[in-house]
Amino acid sequence: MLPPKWVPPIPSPYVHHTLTLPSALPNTASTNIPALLHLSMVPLLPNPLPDALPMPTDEPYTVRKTEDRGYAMFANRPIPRGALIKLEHPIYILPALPLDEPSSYERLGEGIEDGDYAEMLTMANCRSKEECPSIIEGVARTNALTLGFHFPLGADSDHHLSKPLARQYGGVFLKINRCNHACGPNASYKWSLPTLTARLYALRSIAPNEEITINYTDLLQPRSDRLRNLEKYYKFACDCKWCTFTDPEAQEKSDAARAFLGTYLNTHPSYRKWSMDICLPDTFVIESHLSAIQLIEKEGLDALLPLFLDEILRCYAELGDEDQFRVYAERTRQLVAVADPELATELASYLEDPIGNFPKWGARRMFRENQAKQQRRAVEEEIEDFFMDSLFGPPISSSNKRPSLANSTCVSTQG
Ligand SMILES: C[S@@+](CC[C@H](N)C(=O)[O-])C[C@H]1O[C@@H](n2cnc3c(N)ncnc32)[C@H](O)[C@@H]1O
Repeated sequence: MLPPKWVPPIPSPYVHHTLTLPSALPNTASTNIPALLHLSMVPLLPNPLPDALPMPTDEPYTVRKTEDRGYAMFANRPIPRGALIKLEHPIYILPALPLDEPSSYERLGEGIEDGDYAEMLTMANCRSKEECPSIIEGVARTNALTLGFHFPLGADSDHHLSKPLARQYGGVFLKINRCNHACGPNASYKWSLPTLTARLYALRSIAPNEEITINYTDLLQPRSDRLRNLEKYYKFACDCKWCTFTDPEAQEKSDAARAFLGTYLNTHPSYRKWSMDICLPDTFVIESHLSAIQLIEKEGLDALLPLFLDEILRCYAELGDEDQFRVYAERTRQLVAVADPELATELASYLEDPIGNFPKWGARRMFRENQAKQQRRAVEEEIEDFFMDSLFGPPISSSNKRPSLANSTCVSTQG
């Protein structure tokens, strides 16, 4: 009998790394972040690695245990919209794709520093032992925030990277992951690869003792779909105010508003088009966005605001309306300070000197003023023609130019 065919084991495409971030302060330890990465990602990592964050002091939040939703994060003072709430390194990084070898998760766990490991054990883990035998995987599948890595174009030829989810990685964060979910969250986060940090920031003003929440699912889905996904992936029934309307009509309206905003995101009139199309009314984009903003605010979907506020401020700039421009530019600048610092800097320069720094400042207003001048001139010319016709009769031929009204006195006196 032939011996059974020997199949060589497929080697894991992932490699264990320890990202050691040096301390910026003398006599303090460096920070180690264990990571399981595909080889193609190594060139994407910052080189040299950034400094470790210093120990945080006087933070605007407190994490405490609740009766019905495990630990949660609460504001311990007023937090203004757009403000940074927490800046944090992940305690481990791992691929979204499940690993063939469960021992890889354990090895990842071994790299976590002792104090962090103990705190990690208190984090929510909504996966059963059957689903995720490793606690490291269970905690990650309950908590991990998606970390964006931009793979180079050539990476497409890599067989592994062509698999669905192969480009997605997650990071587990001891504090930011204490944020529970709401369907109209008051906070969001932004991952920064160069600093290997996530920044949690306020989407709107947060009052002292208010819970700080983020979003775990697509908020433009109707309530029933949101509830289904949250139950399936995070094992809880959302009881936020957008999921618990007592009036069924209010629930329908909320679902309809979210569906409308989903469509509006892809079809809304845009500042760019408006800026090129002088036939569109001057307030076309502004009025349309202002009605969408009312819905956004009602549904607590503040993460959508900067896109529309930014277009409104640009419209006001082209209309040369400095007061309104300042209102919208300042609001947008605050909102994007953490999420989009480049835009915040651009807006700060416009706010410093709108007329000098905004490239098309007042362009539409000037066009309208010229247009009005030309129209007035045309009307004047028409009146002039009418007046001249009544004095001299219509011109006989095109070459026979009628004297203009400007020298009509002269003509009449000669006559
Ligand atoms: C990322 S963790 C959030 C922090 C968690 N509460 C803890 O104790 O560490 C996600 C888990 O928190 C709980 N959770 C999050 N949002 C919730 C909500 N709105 N209502 C009830 N439980 C929630 C669920 O158990 C979920 O699986």
